[in-house]
Parts: sequence; structure tokens; C-alpha cells
Amino acid sequence: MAALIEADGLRKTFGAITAVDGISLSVKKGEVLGFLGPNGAGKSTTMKMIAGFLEPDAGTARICDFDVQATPKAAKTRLGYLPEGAPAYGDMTPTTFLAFIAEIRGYRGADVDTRVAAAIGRAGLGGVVDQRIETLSKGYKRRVGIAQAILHDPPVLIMDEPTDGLDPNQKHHVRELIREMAATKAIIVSTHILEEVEAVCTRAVIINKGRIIADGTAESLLGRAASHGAVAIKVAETDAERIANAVQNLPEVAAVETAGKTGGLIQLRALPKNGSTPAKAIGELLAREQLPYQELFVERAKLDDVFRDITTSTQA
Ligand SMILES: Nc1ncnc2c1ncn2[C@@H]1O[C@H](COP(=O)(O)OP(=O)(O)OP(=O)(O)O)[C@@H](O)[C@H]1O
Repeated sequence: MAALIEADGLRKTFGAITAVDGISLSVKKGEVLGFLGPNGAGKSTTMKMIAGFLEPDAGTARICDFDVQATPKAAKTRLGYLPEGAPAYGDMTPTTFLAFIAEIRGYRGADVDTRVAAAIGRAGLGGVVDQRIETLSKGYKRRVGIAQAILHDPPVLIMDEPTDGLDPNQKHHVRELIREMAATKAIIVSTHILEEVEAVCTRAVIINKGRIIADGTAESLLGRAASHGAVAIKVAETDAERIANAVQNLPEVAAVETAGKTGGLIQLRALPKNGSTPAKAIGELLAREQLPYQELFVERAKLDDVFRDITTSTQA
């Protein structure tokens, strides 16, 4: 299936700063791409170029096969874009603002009311529809932005930190909304919240200094952390050395370290060798050799660790 979002060799400099340095990516229908990177990595600049709101110095972006620079109208008809920050037109209410956007989008008469009502419902704006936007809380302003992005039910959504400023319930609501919409759309979501990637994204791209440094599912990125799949084994202090030596000899194990000591028990930690998963081999070894242990569990890395590992190791 053809990708609905395609970026090819995007590049943008601001004076001496190279904000985006050759980014290419594609997103298909059904995919929610999490766009991650440290502050200043170039996420917003990339998203603006893909959305056609900023002209690249080099490279192209296409929405549903329409080049965003050469055929902006056709591309923007198929796109919903949530920029960073709050919507403009603070003196309008959500209702008048969304009606205004609907008219810009070409809707007239009853269609305007239908579109506005649907967007208000989906974005959860019910209680504040007649309040001036500038008087709304940060979270509600964000929801107004989300409502304008989804108003015309576009096949492509590009959202710059959609949950920024929302409380935990609102975050949950927006993630549900993204999940609901995911099957029929291609979506890019930038975020600093790594649990959001695991909650809603089918794939994650990590950028640093304007370049892509990782691309894969959350699970495959987790596999890059040294601690992912490590096995913790709690054993009696008197058995620790014997068990550590036996486990250390397994081909799946890179090293065994002592992770803690309490009340005569030692927690050993077997680190996997080259992305292997040693849990099964360790379980079999302990059973075969009748080595006594109190507890055994497999550790799961956090996406935060992977993010820190790969963004700090690529710092120049
Ligand atoms: N209009 C501009 N003029 C000058 N420099 C800019 C402009 N827009 C972005 N930059 C610079 O480009 C780099 C990338 O910025 P960008 O906003 O794309 O990063 P980001 O990954 O979205 O960061 P954050 O997570 O902090 O929002 C930064 O160094 C930023 O200061």
C-alpha cells in the first residue's frame, strides 16, 4: 500500500543552525508514527515542512501523493495539522473559531454546523464552546487545536505534541481519540512522553540534530537497551558464587553482576549477549543443575533508557 505521508531528503537551515539535515520517512494508512527527539532536535521544523507551512531548503514532502509545495491546496485538503502552542484568534469562542475554519475548508450551511458539532464532541469541548479561547485553560486551548485539525476528517494527521499541557485524564482522552482514528488514517505525533509512544504509536522515529538516529517499533527500540531482557535471580548468599559462575558460562549471557543484597539474599543480574534472550536457558540450567533460587524475573528496559542512550551517544 502506498504511503500517505512521504518526506524525502528534507533540509532546513536558519542562519548558522541546521535544524533539519536530510530527513526521509514515510507513513502508511493505519500507522501512528511517534516522532521523538530532545529539545531542538528539529521535530517541529520537520513537521512544519511536511505540513507545507515552511518551505524546505531541499527535499520534498507529499501528502496522499500531492507535493505540499507544488500542489498545496490538494495536499492541505487531505491534511489536519496541529501546530505547537495555542490556536490564534483568542477572541473567538471554540464554536465561532471552528465554524470559521469549516468555512475556510469549503463547508457551507448545515454542513458547517454538522462538522463543528462532531469536532466539538470528539475533542471533548462540550463545556466551553461559548467561552473566549484566550480565557480557556492550556488543556482546553490544546483541544480546540485538535478539533480544528480533525474537523474535515482528513486521511492524514500531523500533531505537534497533542497532549502538551493536558491533565492525565485529558491525556488519556486524546490518546483514545488518536487510537480510534488510527485505523483509517496516517498519523504523525511528536511527543516528549515516551509512555505515549508505547500507548498509541505503531512505530517510533528518534531524531537528533536534524537527523534520524533510530526507526522501529517501540519493542524493537527497547531491544537496543543493554538492560532489555536481563534476568534477575534472587539466591541465598551461600549459593551466589556457584550460581553466578554457572550462569556466566551460558552462551546467551554477556555478564553476571550483583544487583543488591538483603537479609542473606543476593540479587544477581544476568545481562544478555548481543540482543539474545537468556531467560529460558537460565531457567533450564537452574532446573538441570538443581541450583536453588528464590525468585527469577525478566527485566524490561524503559524507552526512556533507550532514548537517553542513543541521543546522548550521538551528541557531537
Ligand atoms: N524560525 C526559526 N529561526 C531560527 N531558528 C529556528 C527557527 N525555528 C527553529 N529554529 C531552531 O532550529 C532547531 C530545531 O528546532 P525545532 O523547534 O524544530 O526543534 P524541536 O525538536 O521541535 O524542539 P522542542 O522539542 O524543544 O520543541 C533549534 O535549534 C531551533 O532553535
